[in-house]
Amino acid sequence: MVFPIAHIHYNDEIDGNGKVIVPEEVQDAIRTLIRWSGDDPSREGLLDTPARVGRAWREYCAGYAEDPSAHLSRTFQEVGGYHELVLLKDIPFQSHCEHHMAPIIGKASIAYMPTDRVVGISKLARVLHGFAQRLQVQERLTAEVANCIWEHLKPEGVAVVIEAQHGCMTGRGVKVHGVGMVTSKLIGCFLDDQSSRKEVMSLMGY
Ligand SMILES: Nc1nc2c(ncn2[C@@H]2O[C@H](COP(=O)(O)OP(=O)(O)OP(=O)(O)O)[C@@H](O)[C@H]2O)c(=O)[nH]1
Ligand SMILES: [Zn+2]
Repeated sequence: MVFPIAHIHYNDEIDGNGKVIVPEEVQDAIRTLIRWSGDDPSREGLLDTPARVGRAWREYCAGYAEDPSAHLSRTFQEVGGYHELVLLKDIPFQSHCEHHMAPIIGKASIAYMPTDRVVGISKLARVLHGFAQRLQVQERLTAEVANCIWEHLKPEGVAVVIEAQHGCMTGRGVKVHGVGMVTSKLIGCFLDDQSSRKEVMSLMGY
């Protein structure tokens, strides 16, 4: 099921201003985190922060409220005799790592080799965002996007390459900047056929 406003979960209550009501226990947890970080959650500037953070996490994790495969249910048969690969290149996305809940910021290239049906091109980005807006590791995100397209579009092949930077490696821990992690998942003709693989990788810029 896909909800009209992506960051509003099915069961969320909405206040008079159209904002998601953040449950007290969630706000309490954020107050505890503020205290643990060394600040005072009762000071003026932080009073509304627990509710804001709660709503922000509803948005960051909006993917849990949707089934990304639903974006692939509407397909088109008539494509003017075009039977070559379709590539959506360098789609920006944001996710959060499941280890530190730190931002993962990157771009994804998604390609498929249609059989007789194609999908509206924006839907590939919607599938990506549906899986990205969850707590993730980059490897699983890459595989989930590719497998979803493979299972629901039934193309001859799917290729997904993701390049991203991990906030848990820049803002903390090892603190290395400008390092990109690259992951790829190739299925069908892009895995089996060397010339298809070469073509898609070169169109993606790899
Ligand atoms: N493979 C993979 N690792 C990730 C991803 N996001 C974060 N990590 C890594 O997950 C690991 C968690 O390692 P731990 O040793 O449990 O955590 P930590 O002590 O905070 O590790 P450091 O980041 O090295 O300080 C770290 O090496 C992160 O860099 C991801 O998408 N894929
Ligand atoms: Zn992390």
